[in-house]
Amino acid sequence: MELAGLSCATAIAKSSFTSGLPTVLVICGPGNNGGDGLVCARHLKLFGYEPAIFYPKRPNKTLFENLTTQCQKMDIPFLSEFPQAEVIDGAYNLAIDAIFGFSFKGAVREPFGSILNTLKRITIPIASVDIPSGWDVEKGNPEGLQPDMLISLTAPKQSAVHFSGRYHYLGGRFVPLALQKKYNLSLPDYPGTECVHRLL
Ligand SMILES: NC(=O)C1=CN([C@@H]2O[C@H](COP(=O)(O)OP(=O)(O)OC[C@H]3O[C@@H](n4cnc5c(N)ncnc54)[C@H](O)[C@@H]3O)[C@@H](O)[C@H]2O)[C@@H](O)CC1
Ligand SMILES: [K+]
Repeated sequence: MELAGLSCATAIAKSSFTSGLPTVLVICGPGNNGGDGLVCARHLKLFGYEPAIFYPKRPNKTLFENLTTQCQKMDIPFLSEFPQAEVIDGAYNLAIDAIFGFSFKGAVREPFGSILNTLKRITIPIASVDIPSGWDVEKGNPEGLQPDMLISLTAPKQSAVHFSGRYHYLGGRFVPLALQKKYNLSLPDYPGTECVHRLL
């Protein structure tokens, strides 16, 4: 998760969305996708950005509690309410969607339905971690969020063929060769010591 979140922060820093514009809003969901978002926020802060986090459903697990504490100790603010679309547009330069990843299924439950509806109305760019939240892992979701950036983790999921944004990065340079062979993964070479590979 640490490497996944670092990959997301690195890819975002390489995009043009944050050049000279340091404020980002990170929205974290209740599972590991949200954990990636917490790690990403921490690395963005270390890179010199000004992240703020909205984390409405926090699992009662040590890993997530520790990731939250790390962010708090780095003075990353946690918002108590999700702002209106206009407020997000005025206050931030990029929204990071770390709400749901590959375990999302069924009809979206609150508070995430309202959050996704607000995210559909904002005009600042959106970067989605692993899968645009609310998408079916294979089929996508034509009515759902259409982010400007996607950071696929480990390997792009089948739904990534429906991604129509500007940047697509692969992150998570941590897959052992044995695992690549077992699942017949054809992963591109990461350049040098980079933790991300730009696909689009
Ligand atoms: N190999 C791996 O397993 C890796 C996983 N990683 C991250 O982990 C993610 C998958 O994490 P998880 O399996 O924890 O799942 P997710 O983070 O995708 O979401 C699961 C959470 O969402 C909730 N949820 C599911 N459907 C919902 C709905 N319709 N309405 C409201 N809530 C809903 C579940 O109750 C659960 O709390 C990946 O997408 C990726 O971001 C990465 O950290 C890299 C490696
Ligand atoms: K996501």
